Amino acid sequence: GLPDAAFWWKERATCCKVRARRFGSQRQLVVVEPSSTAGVAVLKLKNLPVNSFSLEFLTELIINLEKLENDKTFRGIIITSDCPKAFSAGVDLREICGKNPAHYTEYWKVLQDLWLRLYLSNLVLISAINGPCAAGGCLIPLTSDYRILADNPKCLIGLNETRLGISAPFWFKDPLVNIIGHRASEHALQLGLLFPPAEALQVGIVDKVVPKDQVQSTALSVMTQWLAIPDHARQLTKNMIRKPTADLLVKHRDTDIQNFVSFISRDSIQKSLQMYLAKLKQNKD
Ligand SMILES: CC/C=C\C/C=C\C/C=C\CCC/C=C/C(=O)SCCNC(=O)CCNC(=O)[C@H](O)C(C)(C)COP(=O)(O)OP(=O)(O)OC[C@H]1O[C@@H](n2cnc3c(N)ncnc32)[C@H](O)[C@@H]1OP(=O)(O)O
Repeated sequence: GLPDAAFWWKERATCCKVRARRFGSQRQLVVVEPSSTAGVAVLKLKNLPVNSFSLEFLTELIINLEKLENDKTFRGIIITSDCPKAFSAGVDLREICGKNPAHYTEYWKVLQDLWLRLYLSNLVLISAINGPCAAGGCLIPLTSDYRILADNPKCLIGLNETRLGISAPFWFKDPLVNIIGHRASEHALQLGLLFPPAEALQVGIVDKVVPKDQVQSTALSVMTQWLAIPDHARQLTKNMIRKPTADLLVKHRDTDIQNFVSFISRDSIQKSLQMYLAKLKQNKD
């Protein structure tokens, strides 16, 4: 029969630890701190300058999430950024530009791992989005249980892949559809919309917009409401609601990797990504 997500996760967690040993980095790209509320950890993304998803960062993130998931003292995680410029700029374009198919395969598998780890987490996940959040960066908020965005015009959020000449994979699209609905997703995805805070709230891609200096405290008070519900009841309900969406990725993982690798290896796609990266480097503040 079809292996379930838990089976996949066990196998992939081992790969992650092996990869982490390979990086052997001195830099700490993810910082986990206990919060003032018992049972709640604050996980800070710290891959300067913009928390783009390098393979190393993804690996460290997954290992930290796995540790928290297995530590019975924790019931919830607030995920936020420790980089002043961004919550996350999404996929690190240097990982999907100018590399070989083996690299693209490994990279995509790890991104899928992160999605499954977050989407099927038994913990309450709250995203405290204190900076811009683009494309793959939305993977964290979209798999969280609740999203709080800083009220700042720079804090744009959305799946802008089409603007890079690429398409968001179905497992980015599915949670978006589950959150904001079919028509709004069709619009947002095709146009690659990045929503400023008021519009983000209106379309429902975030649940709350608050001044930047209140993002963390609001996340803690929302967390308290969620933790008032007995874990077992909440977890069963979360799993019931999310399993059909998660099973689609578990079932189609290999095909999705093949599609990604052949798509990203095309010369035309490589050209548009390189142009986008060059444009980013020109448009500096
Ligand atoms: C038919 C289909 C079949 C199959 C489909 C299967 C799969 C689909 C195929 C592909 C799917 C790929 C999915 C990809 C998802 C992504 O996430 S792509 C990345 C999208 N991200 C963005 O568009 C955000 C880009 N960044 C910004 O807009 C800004 O940097 C910022 C708003 C986050 C911050 O702005 P500033 O404060 O002005 O800072 P800078 O712009 O100067 O950035 C600092 C530094 O960082 C570099 N950088 C920024 N983002 C990235 C990135 N994503 N990757 C790599 N590097 C990045 C930027 O160039 C600067 O570098 P330096 O110039 O300082 O060296």
